Amino acid sequence: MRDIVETKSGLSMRNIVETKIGLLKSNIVEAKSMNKKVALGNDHELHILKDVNLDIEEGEFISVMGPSGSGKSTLLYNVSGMDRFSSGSVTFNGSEIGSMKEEELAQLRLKSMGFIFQDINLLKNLSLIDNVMFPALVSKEVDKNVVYQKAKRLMEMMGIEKLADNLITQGSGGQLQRVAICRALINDPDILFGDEPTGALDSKSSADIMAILAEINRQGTTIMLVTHDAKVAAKTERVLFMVDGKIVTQKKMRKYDPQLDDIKRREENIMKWLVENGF
Ligand SMILES: Nc1ncnc2c1ncn2[C@@H]1O[C@H](COP(=O)(O)OP(=O)(O)OP(=O)(O)O)[C@@H](O)[C@H]1O
Repeated sequence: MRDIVETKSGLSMRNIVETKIGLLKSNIVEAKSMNKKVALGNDHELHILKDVNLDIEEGEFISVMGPSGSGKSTLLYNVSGMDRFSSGSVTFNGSEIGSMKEEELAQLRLKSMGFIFQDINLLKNLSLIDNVMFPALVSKEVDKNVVYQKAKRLMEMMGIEKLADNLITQGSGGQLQRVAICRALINDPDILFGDEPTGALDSKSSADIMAILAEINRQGTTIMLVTHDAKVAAKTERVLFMVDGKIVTQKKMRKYDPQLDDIKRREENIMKWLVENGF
């Protein structure tokens, strides 16, 4: 059902009422007819995303799967304002990001979004805790000591507090990805975007990182991940399947609960579904 009354923030009265009474949550991201084309020279262009529609509900944990080159990363970069889509609309918490100037978009990404990547991208001249603090210190109004205490708390939560003063050369891949998660959470984002965040990790570290992400999601942060790994997707609650620039189908599951759910079974179900969809 479409919303009827729009408020200044872009949230409808219907959405607000439903959020308050806990029946329905509002959408944090709404992409409508989004296209991404890139010029290849010689008057050729590549049409990467084709009329994509996607709503991401507040608190959801979504994964994106599909063959290599199907547009998964491009989708993530375009709904998160890391890249500019060519046509269509993407709103973030009700605000259209397509019409935002670079500076406004940069502030939105900094304050409301967290990012984690396969290439962990920590700054090599800073200690690990300084890396975690960095996105908060970009804003000059913050109290450095408050940020330091918060970074320490986050590192404690991830079990890496002892590494706070280390450099990146003194941490394993799994430990450094935990640092990157702390960095992504330092500004209390509404949503965490991950492009293959476990792609370079061994299976034990990957499972640990996914347990951390599932817990962060249970505590309320919306998460969207691109992954090739059904084990990773098994910990999410909605899997989008992309082919040739389109979301062709999706699988909804209940939110993963380590006490109740058999992760092996969820993974097998996803594998079966992928095979049914020709993957
Ligand atoms: N800026 C660009 N210029 C030219 N081609 C691009 C650009 N960005 C993406 N592509 C192409 O668009 C297609 C989709 O890329 P994308 O990285 O989104 O796919 P993917 O599904 O994430 O792939 P993978 O699983 O291999 O990471 C690929 O063919 C890629 O080479």
